[in-house]
Amino acid sequence: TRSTRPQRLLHAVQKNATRGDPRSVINAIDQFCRHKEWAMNVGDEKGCILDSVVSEVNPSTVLELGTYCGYSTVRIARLLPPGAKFITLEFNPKVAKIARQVIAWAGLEDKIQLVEGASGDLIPKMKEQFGVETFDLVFLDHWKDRYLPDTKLMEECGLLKKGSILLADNVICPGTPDYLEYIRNSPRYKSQYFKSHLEYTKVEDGLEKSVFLG
Ligand SMILES: Cc1ncnc2c1ncn2[C@@H]1O[C@H](/C=C/CNC(=O)c2cc(-c3ccc(F)cc3)cc(O)c2O)[C@@H](O)[C@H]1O
Ligand SMILES: [Mg+2]
Repeated sequence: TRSTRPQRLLHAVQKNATRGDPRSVINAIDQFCRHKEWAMNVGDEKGCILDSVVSEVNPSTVLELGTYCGYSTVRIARLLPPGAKFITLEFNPKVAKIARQVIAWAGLEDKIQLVEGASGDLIPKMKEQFGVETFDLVFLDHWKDRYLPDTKLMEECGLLKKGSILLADNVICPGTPDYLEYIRNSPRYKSQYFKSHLEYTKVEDGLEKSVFLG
């Protein structure tokens, strides 16, 4: 039977990237998606904005919603200080298996905790099961209709503290209108839009960075 897109992406990493070199893993995925087969990674252009936010926040605790093949997971983990706690959630076991191999190829498996399951089920368990108090940075990149409910869930579970940063991918394409409306009008957040393009295309997209004000 025909391979899946995540499997083909993994093979491109194993063929073209150097083990233990996160930058080469990132480049191999970007090359593959730009020249061979598009895939829904945050990509190189928005990835640079992600990098700058991670470097600026220098987070001790990070949550990623929607691991997919682990591209943004590798981008984030390579910039984290030693001892940082990075949890990424993925509910598709087949995709999680690919992501684990991409992360291992980058040599970052010790910095990342990939947890299989739905964010709505796992977020309420963060404190008791994963020993997390609050998250300094949350990267939202999963199903677009889950951004808003999961943000409200994180608030309810006390996982955000004054200064916590939410960074959301795809707020224009595919778009997350209910999330944008909420986060831009809520007195509890200060938001900033970073205009960019949909990964590997000229279509407009962007990242929304929001600071939780407590
Ligand atoms: C509640 C829950 N819990 C746990 N894992 C969850 C989860 N919800 C989803 N996941 C996981 O995360 C990934 C899904 C990512 C969804 N991302 C997109 O749909 C996406 C789409 C485009 C796109 C743009 C223009 C087009 F024409 C076509 C596609 C671009 C993007 O950047 C995207 O992120 C996927 O691995 C899924 O299993
Ligand atoms: Mg995305």
